Amino acid sequence: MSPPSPALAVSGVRKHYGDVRAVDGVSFDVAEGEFVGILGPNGAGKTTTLEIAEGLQEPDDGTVRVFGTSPWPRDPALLPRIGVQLQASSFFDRLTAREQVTTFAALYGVGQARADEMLELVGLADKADAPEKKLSGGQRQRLSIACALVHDPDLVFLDEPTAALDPQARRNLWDVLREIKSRGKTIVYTTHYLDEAEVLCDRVAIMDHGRILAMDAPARLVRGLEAATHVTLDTAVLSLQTAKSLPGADGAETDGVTVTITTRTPAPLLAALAERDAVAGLTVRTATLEDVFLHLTGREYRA
Ligand SMILES: Nc1ncnc2c1ncn2[C@@H]1O[C@H](COP(=O)(O)OP(=O)(O)OP(=O)(O)O)[C@@H](O)[C@H]1O
Repeated sequence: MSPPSPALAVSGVRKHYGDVRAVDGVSFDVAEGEFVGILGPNGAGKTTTLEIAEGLQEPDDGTVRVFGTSPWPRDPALLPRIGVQLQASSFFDRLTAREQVTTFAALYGVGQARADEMLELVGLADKADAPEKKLSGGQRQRLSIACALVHDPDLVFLDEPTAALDPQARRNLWDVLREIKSRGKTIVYTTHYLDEAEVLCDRVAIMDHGRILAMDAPARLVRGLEAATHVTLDTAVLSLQTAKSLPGADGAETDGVTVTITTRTPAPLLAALAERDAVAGLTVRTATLEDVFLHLTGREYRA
């Protein structure tokens, strides 16, 4: 049996702006139901890639297929199947939150009940009658997601939906994104936040200078580094001397308050610590996507 065709297939896409190679030969597939993040620093080419996939821009080279169809030139048959939230959302003037979503719903021939359901989904039911201008940044982001979802698209594109939000608003949006995924939608989103993508995405594409440097499940990318794990304990629980002698310990150092043990084989080390009843207050730090970025580019990650 042949594998199901992907929701999105991007192949050899390039886009130049004058001398700037914004997208420089990008290829990836997104399966139906997958949540994929495109990550990278400012100017990496994330938005341009997304806009080409959405059919908002024509690539200089390469092909895109959304559910098997080219999104460029605009295909009216495809539009109901995709939802797009742009980085800079624009709303209709002077409308309340509910009126904004209702207007988008009407454009797609969708009823009021669905518009209200979307406000509920993004946690804005209690702000339904507030003018859009009076919403906070996070609430406005959620409103634009409600508008992008109102016609029940199968594939949702979100460009930095969590940018410029405070930590609590970001967490609230994570719940919204998880809910969208649990409804079986395919999500492709861009973000600067590697930690966020690590917890939300099935797979991430790490972009830099217009190219995808790696694409895989976050855990697999991190595991591929074979980076050391750092186990930290209070010096009152364990001395530096003892720490160095434990099975699995590759090395240890202390700052006077804590002892940090470096290990590439955490299992025997953790077992030895448990045997000594030395696990109280223990913290374990493994590699993250930031370490993957450093490994791929030779640079520290700066969003
Ligand atoms: N319309 C445009 N005209 C000229 N250059 C552009 C245009 N849009 C983007 N660029 C340039 O193309 C490169 C990629 O930009 P793009 O917006 O795709 O990156 P990004 O990863 O989305 O960045 P950010 O995270 O800051 O949004 C950058 O160097 C940018 O300055």
